[in-house]
Amino acid sequence: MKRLPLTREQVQSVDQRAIQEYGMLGLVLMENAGRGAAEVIQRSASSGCIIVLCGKGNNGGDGYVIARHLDLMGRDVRVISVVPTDALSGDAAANANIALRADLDVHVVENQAEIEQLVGDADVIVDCLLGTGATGPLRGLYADAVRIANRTQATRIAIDVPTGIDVDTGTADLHTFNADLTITFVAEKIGFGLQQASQFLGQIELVSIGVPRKLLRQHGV
Ligand SMILES: NC(=O)C1=CN([C@@H]2O[C@H](COP(=O)(O)OP(=O)(O)OC[C@H]3O[C@@H](n4cnc5c(N)ncnc54)[C@H](O)[C@@H]3O)[C@@H](O)[C@H]2O)[C@@H](O)CC1
Ligand SMILES: [K+]
Repeated sequence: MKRLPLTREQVQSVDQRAIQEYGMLGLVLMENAGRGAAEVIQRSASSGCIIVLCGKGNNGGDGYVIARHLDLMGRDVRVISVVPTDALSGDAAANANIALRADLDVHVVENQAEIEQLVGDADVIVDCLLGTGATGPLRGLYADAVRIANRTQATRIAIDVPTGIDVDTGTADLHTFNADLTITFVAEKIGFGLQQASQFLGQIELVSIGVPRKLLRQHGV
């Protein structure tokens, strides 16, 4: 079923209303998002070493869920965080802590050389650096991580939105994750059809985060 695209404000409103009005837990939404994305990754890139690049927000939180589920599927997974894990908060911090306690292969990087070394000859790179909360040009190691990922021969998979794309205007940052596949949650974002965005999205797959159909309908989805 084709769904109408959403703005940043609308997609944030779906998440907030699911939590505040329907009593769903943010952790459950993140689990649904991450597990659904891991299943698509397993189907689309069924072999080889997977790198998950994680940022500070909930898009990064999705990355830790994805890594846990891919590990359960028997995949070789390595997480690279461009921020110290104690800088995370809320649901993202909870999932980072689960990954750390579970001894998943998590590396916090401090410079570009460390990213280059850890990315190595990865077969698949999953972009969980920034999602709908991104603002302004990519800063610091976020830009380095995207640049390094784009130089590899790996299959590149963006989660929710390729890092560097503005979900409302569709404009692309100087460093934008060049995805072969974008796994997006709830509905496509309005910017996907505008400006330069389309050349960075690759194929698009929608994943449900389990919010009720009634709530989706109220947002025209
Ligand atoms: N309950 C929810 O809200 C859910 C959110 N989900 C995920 O959460 C994402 C949205 O999470 P957030 O709102 O935390 O946003 P992001 O994960 O996009 O992160 C925003 C944070 O990144 C940093 N940042 C912003 N712009 C930057 C830039 N240009 N350069 C460097 N750092 C920058 C800031 O610290 C900001 O707080 C969605 O895209 C989706 O992947 C899913 O887990 C489903 C449920
Ligand atoms: K992303």
